[in-house]
Amino acid sequence: MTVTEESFDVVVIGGGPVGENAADRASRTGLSVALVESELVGGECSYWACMPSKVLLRAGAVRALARDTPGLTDPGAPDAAAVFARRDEITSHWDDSGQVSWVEGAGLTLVRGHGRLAGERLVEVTAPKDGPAAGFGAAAEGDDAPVTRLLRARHAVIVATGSVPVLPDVPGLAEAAPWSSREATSADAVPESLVVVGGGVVGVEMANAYADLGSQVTLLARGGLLSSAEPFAGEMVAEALRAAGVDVRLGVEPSAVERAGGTVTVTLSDGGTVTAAEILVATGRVPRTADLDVAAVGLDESALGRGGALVVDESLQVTGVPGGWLYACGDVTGRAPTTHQGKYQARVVGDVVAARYGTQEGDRSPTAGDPVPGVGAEPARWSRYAATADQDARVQVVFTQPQVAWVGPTEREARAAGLPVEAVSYDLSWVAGASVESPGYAGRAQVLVDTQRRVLVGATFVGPDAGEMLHAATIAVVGQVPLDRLWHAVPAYPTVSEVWLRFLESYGL
Ligand SMILES: Cc1cc2nc3c(=O)[nH]c(=O)nc-3n(C[C@H](O)[C@H](O)[C@H](O)COP(=O)(O)OP(=O)(O)OC[C@H]3O[C@@H](n4cnc5c(N)ncnc54)[C@H](O)[C@@H]3O)c2cc1C
Ligand SMILES: NC(=O)c1ccc[n+]([C@@H]2O[C@H](COP(=O)([O-])OP(=O)(O)OC[C@H]3O[C@@H](n4cnc5c(N)ncnc54)[C@H](O)[C@@H]3O)[C@@H](O)[C@H]2O)c1
Repeated sequence: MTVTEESFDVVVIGGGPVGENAADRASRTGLSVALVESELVGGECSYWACMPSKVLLRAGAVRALARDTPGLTDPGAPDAAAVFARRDEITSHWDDSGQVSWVEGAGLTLVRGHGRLAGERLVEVTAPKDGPAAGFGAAAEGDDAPVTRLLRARHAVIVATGSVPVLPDVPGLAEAAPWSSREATSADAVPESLVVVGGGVVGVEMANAYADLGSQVTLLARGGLLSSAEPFAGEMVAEALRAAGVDVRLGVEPSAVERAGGTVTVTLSDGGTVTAAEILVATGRVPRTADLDVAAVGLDESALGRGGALVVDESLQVTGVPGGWLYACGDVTGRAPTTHQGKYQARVVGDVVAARYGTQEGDRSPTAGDPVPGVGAEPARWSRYAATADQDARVQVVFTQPQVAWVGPTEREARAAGLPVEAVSYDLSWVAGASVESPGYAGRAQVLVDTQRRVLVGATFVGPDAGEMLHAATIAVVGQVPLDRLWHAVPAYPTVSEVWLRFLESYGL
């Protein structure tokens, strides 16, 4: 085994969307940054998650739009081969050279291989002797001698290793070799029938996509659908999936699974059975820390958060590590596991590191003068060095038909946090713009008003393209815009955004 040692100002472990952004921001004030990636630069999101899943949903969404528009005829079921071909383009055929060019263009040093924490400010990277991580599996099996590169960070190490899917402990499930989201997003054929386990975001999106593509889908949820959203959102998605032919079964979970020949049989907790050609397990993800050797920096299991998350403060500094040199962002923190929130964290942590240790001017924004918090000190809320929106204004869009989009807490979460909220709900089909879009338009929206401060703290939109309506609400929540000022934000006629006026009128303005 060959061992080499190099020094950088900053080492980032994990080259997904979050690690790339953290590395880029950290380098802005002249710091040298190494970015360690064991698989594909761009991470889960680019190749097996956000991007391919959205492409698999797109043709069905456009078909639904055509069917709902008088004057157009149903274009028919999507051509699955063409949809998969577009998916292959958007994933660059699982080739990361485009993203590698971006990394190099940004002045970062890409280090291929698996990174582990090896001590204070020290990262050990194991990689095949030649070539990229794609050959790493072969090397681990002994085809090639691994090379160990020791990367010494002069200032900081940022962990952005993402998350891995969870396989529930159900008899026969592992032996049945189920699909995870990776297989679901990279498949080349549509199974005749598919049973989806899990009523969360992956479950509903993939049930929708495969039903659109012609599979007979059964969706099993142990509670309702989309339990992290407002209850009416999950109910509307369940209704729409059923209308699209999906067999949605709520309040059940698998108790045994068996694959025999070309058929998977799932025995359910209510005693029933479901058979299908394929099974997709979408029962959540946990932070990827199991193969990071956190014990080497003094973090035992009790120091980790839910599912093994790296626990961070609001500046994304890992708590419990003396010296304040270890940071984390993205799914590995378990705070808000979406790409956009992870990239927001990346901007915060990158700016913290750049400001603490950099030497050059790299920031001309109006908030550049915010005081940099001392190591271990909590930053001021809403300063550029605090990921405040993770707590107060987290956003998510689920790309089903209808889409579900929300910012901030649900009503239940807000009340549990002691906020004095009143929910104002409105049927989107009553807005003039909705009737222009389609006579059968179905949608609902709700805002949460903090009745003491008279500002919005949350909002949920369910309907066609609801995701595109979300950002106005996010700005109102983050900006804590008083209702009396919001009254002057005039929505154009006839857009669906007129619901903003209806919210305020319904509240009594
Ligand atoms: C099916 C699906 C659809 C999704 N759709 C959306 C969506 O539409 N919108 C959205 O916002 N979010 C979506 N998400 C969530 C989103 O994919 C994640 O939140 C996002 O990828 C997190 O980014 P990350 O950089 O933290 O982790 P990842 O994208 O997982 O990247 C981590 C990277 O680190 C590398 N790595 C891990 N350990 C090591 C190590 N020890 N050494 C070196 N490299 C390592 C991995 O190879 C990987 O490249 C979806 C998720 C799934 C599963
Ligand atoms: N559009 C998006 O933003 C998007 C799309 C897909 C995924 N994601 C992210 O990816 C992550 C993973 O998504 P996910 O859907 O796998 O997780 P999730 O946490 O959203 O949902 C998991 C579901 O599985 C159920 N479940 C858990 N254990 C179970 C068991 N043993 N038996 C039966 N059901 C069980 C849960 O009740 C829940 O409904 C999420 O954090 C999500 O935010 C985001």
